This record gives sequence, C-alpha cells and structure tokens, in this order.
Amino acid sequence: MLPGAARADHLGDPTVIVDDVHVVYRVNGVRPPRPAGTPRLGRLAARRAAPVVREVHAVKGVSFVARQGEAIGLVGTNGSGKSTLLRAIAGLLPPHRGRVYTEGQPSLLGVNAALMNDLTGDRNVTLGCLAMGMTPAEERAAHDPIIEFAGINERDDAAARPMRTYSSGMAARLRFSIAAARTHDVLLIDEALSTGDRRFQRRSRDRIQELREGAGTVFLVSHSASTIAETCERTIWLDAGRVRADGPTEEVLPEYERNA
Ligand SMILES: Nc1ncnc2c1ncn2[C@@H]1O[C@H](COP(=O)(O)OP(=O)(O)OP(=O)(O)O)[C@@H](O)[C@H]1O
Repeated sequence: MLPGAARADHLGDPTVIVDDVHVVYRVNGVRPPRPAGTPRLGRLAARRAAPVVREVHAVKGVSFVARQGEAIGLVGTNGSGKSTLLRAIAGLLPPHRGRVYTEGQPSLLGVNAALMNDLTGDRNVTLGCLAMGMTPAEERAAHDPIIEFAGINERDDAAARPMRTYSSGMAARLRFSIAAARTHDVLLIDEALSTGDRRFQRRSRDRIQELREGAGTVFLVSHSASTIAETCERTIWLDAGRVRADGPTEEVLPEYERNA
C-alpha cells in the first residue's frame, strides 16, 4: 500500500497519487572534468566529439498518497529533489518513470512565479486573478482584499509602484496573496512563505488552514522547521531524491533535524 493511502478520519478522498516517480534532468554539453595535463592535440580531438549529455537523477522512485484536507511539508537538504517533485506534481516536468495522478489542476506557487516586474502591484493582481480564471467582476471584488492581505500598502502606496521596486519579501507576499485568493484543489508552495515577516506568516498559515478546510491539499517546501511545524501535520523527508521518512510532522521533523 502506498504511504498515506490509509484514510485518517478527518481526511477526504485522494487528491494526489505519486506512484514510483523518477525524474531525470538531461543536461546538454557538460563534459566531465578533464584530467590536468591532457595533451593539446587530444583536447582538440575531444572538442570535435559528439556533444555529451549528462543525466541528473533528481527524484528516485517516490510514492505517496495525499488527501483532501492535508497540509504536507516537504523537507530535505539542498538538492534533495523537493522543488523537482513539486514541479512533477504540478505537471511541469514529465516523470521519466512512474505516474502522478491528480484530482483537479494543481497550482504551483513558487518564489519565482511569474509576475511582471515592470507592472505595478495593482496590475499584477488584476492579471494574476484573470490568469487564475476569475471573471472581471470576481477580480474587482477580490482586488483590495488581496492588497490588504499582502500588507504591501502598510507604509506607502506600494501597490501603485512597479514590482521591481519591491523587496523580495513584499513580492513573495503579493504572490502568495494572489494565489491564495482562489480555492485550489491542490496548492503547491515552494519556499514562498519563509520570506514574509511573522505577522504575514501567521496570516498565511490561517489562510492555508482555510484552504484545507475547503477540502484542498497543500504541499509546502520550506527550510524553516517552524513554518513546517506550524503549518503541516504530515511531513515527507526527501534525501538524495528518495523518501527517507513520511509521517506525522512531530515525528519526522525532529528526526530530520537530528540527521540533516
Ligand atoms: N534544470 C535542471 N537541470 C539539471 N539539473 C537540475 C535542474 N534543476 C535541479 N537539478 C538538480 O536536481 C537535483 C534536485 O534539485 P531540486 O532543486 O529539486 O532540489 P531541492 O531539494 O529543491 O533543493 P533546494 O533546497 O536547494 O531548493 C539537484 O541535484 C539539482 O542540481
């Protein structure tokens, strides 16, 4: 049975099934380092050889089931495959092997999610809402609450300024606020919460709780143990592309912190 497949009482139907997923990146034209002192003629001959394709096996046979109402933290050291796994769940990277089944369309909210730097915060809210499928009337109703939730106008009229003038924390808060204005079947959040201040983190935690209660599933990648502990009841620990542990956050997180 896949981890998570047993139903806890307060959880709903499966929203994401990840079944033995492998993700392999292919990197063109990267040669292994040549030993020092290679003769010049040899170097010239090697340059004419066929381009080298190297493979990075980033996710190695990951399996689990996520259910409605779950918030799942993904932890692991740098390069352990967390972002790659989120992108595979979002359908942005095809698995090399295995399958991802999702209920509804997962939405990936990353630190680098595409907002337009030369446009104002206000324009980005409008475009973001319309891109998420809101009608113009829904966007008008959602607009001011989004700006208020992001808290970007607390000191000045920042929403009227281009986003390139925002701090990274302000931009991350606005991205989260836009994405969280809609209900999601599956919301994938990559490090976006860690950049906000304490007050914003509390607001976003509450909003994630509401999204879960609306029968959504939330995945959260973070290097902040407190963010994971406060937001997620279940945690998956990835280690070199494999699941090292999957279970209640209060068991997995201390284990990860002791070993990472
Ligand atoms: N576009 C890419 N092309 C080639 N290799 C990649 C690419 N993106 C990631 N990788 C490699 O895949 C592996 C997993 O990377 P990934 O970004 O998923 O890890 P992560 O756990 O999210 O790391 P971090 O905590 O640093 O964000 C790493 O070895 C990384 O170098």
